[in-house]
Amino acid sequence: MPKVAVLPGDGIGPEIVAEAVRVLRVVAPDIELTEALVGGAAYDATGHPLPPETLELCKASDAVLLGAVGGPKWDVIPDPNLRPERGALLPLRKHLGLYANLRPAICYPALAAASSLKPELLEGGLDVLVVRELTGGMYFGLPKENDGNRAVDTCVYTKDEIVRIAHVGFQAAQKRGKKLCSVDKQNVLMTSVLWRATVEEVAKEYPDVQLSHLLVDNAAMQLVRWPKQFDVIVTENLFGDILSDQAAMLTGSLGMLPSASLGTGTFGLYEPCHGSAPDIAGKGIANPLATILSVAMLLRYSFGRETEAKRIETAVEAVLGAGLRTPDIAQSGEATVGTIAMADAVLAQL
Ligand SMILES: NC(=O)c1ccc[n+]([C@@H]2O[C@H](COP(=O)([O-])OP(=O)(O)OC[C@H]3O[C@@H](n4cnc5c(N)ncnc54)[C@H](O)[C@@H]3O)[C@@H](O)[C@H]2O)c1
Ligand SMILES: CC(C)[C@H](C(=O)O)[C@@H](O)C(=O)O
Ligand SMILES: [Mg+2]
Repeated sequence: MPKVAVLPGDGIGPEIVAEAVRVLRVVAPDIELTEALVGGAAYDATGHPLPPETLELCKASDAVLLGAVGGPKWDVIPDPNLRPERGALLPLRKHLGLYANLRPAICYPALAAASSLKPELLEGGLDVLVVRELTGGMYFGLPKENDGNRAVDTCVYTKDEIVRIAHVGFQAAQKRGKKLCSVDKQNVLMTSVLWRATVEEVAKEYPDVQLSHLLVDNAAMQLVRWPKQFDVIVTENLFGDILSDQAAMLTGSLGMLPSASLGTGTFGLYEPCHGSAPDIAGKGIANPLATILSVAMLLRYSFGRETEAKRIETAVEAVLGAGLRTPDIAQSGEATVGTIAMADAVLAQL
């Protein structure tokens, strides 16, 4: 029986995951779901944000569905390595070998008004895929220290790490618009010099893909100026984190952006790109669509179940077309629905 580990986490995590689970149960009732603690919730219950049982459950599953971790309550844990982000999320990604993070920024036509872009920049829709390297760079490089007077983070990339994520970027581009933009900071960073040279080398294997390079500051600007110039963007861990939140606002809301974190096999971790949203947690108004769309990615990438994945995406599009809006995607004066009602509407479509 296919198995998925469900890790709701903190803040709005449990609210949105509960709705995504309802969708998953309807679309793929044969998948066995097992819930476990992660993040601040796990720290409170066990003293560690990633209890060994949770990691074991993930390793024994075919995929993981995660909500979000962290929040002000746990930002003050004295040992930074026991905070939810550093103590749970990053080790999960690293231990599970999930180096390729796919973050599709799609602006559904019905949400054009919610996008931060002028309508003329959205004509014909928007579909940009950010491929973010997820287990290297500044997040993991050592030394990493802070003695109260001087703090150090280290950015490290090996050629192998760049080669494998470059292949993911090129192969994604081959299946889409055949354009890959690699984003770096090669005018300053040595890791970026290696990044650019390596991507150029890998490009020789993909003559059908048009490769371009942008420095990250320019890329951030271009993403807002004229996002349709992009098809697939491949970039390192920290730049990908920032650019994907920025790309989210082109789609209407951070609450719309799903993600898949993949390694070499079919195992994957699926989560919305957003965090635990402490400012709206407990209010029942979080947008569940990023997590529901992450379930579609889970079915597609870990189980090869394209039909079910498409069913979910079509249902989401229909619900948006019918005018349902959580507050984050509503225009002023527009009626809004809460988290559960939005998911109810998706289920009704299904
Ligand atoms: N993958 C993760 O678990 C993850 C990702 C990002 C941030 N975080 C953590 O989450 C905490 C809060 O971080 P933050 O506030 O900087 O970022 P955030 O992504 O949680 O929230 C940013 C803004 O977007 C809004 N938002 C986010 N998701 C939404 C949704 N589904 N529906 C409606 N609005 C939504 C929030 O209300 C907030 O105003 C921090 O502890 C951070 O480390 C975790
Ligand atoms: C919470 C944080 C560690 C995480 C990251 O930076 O990767 C988040 O911002 C994300 O985008 O998944
Ligand atoms: Mg982020």
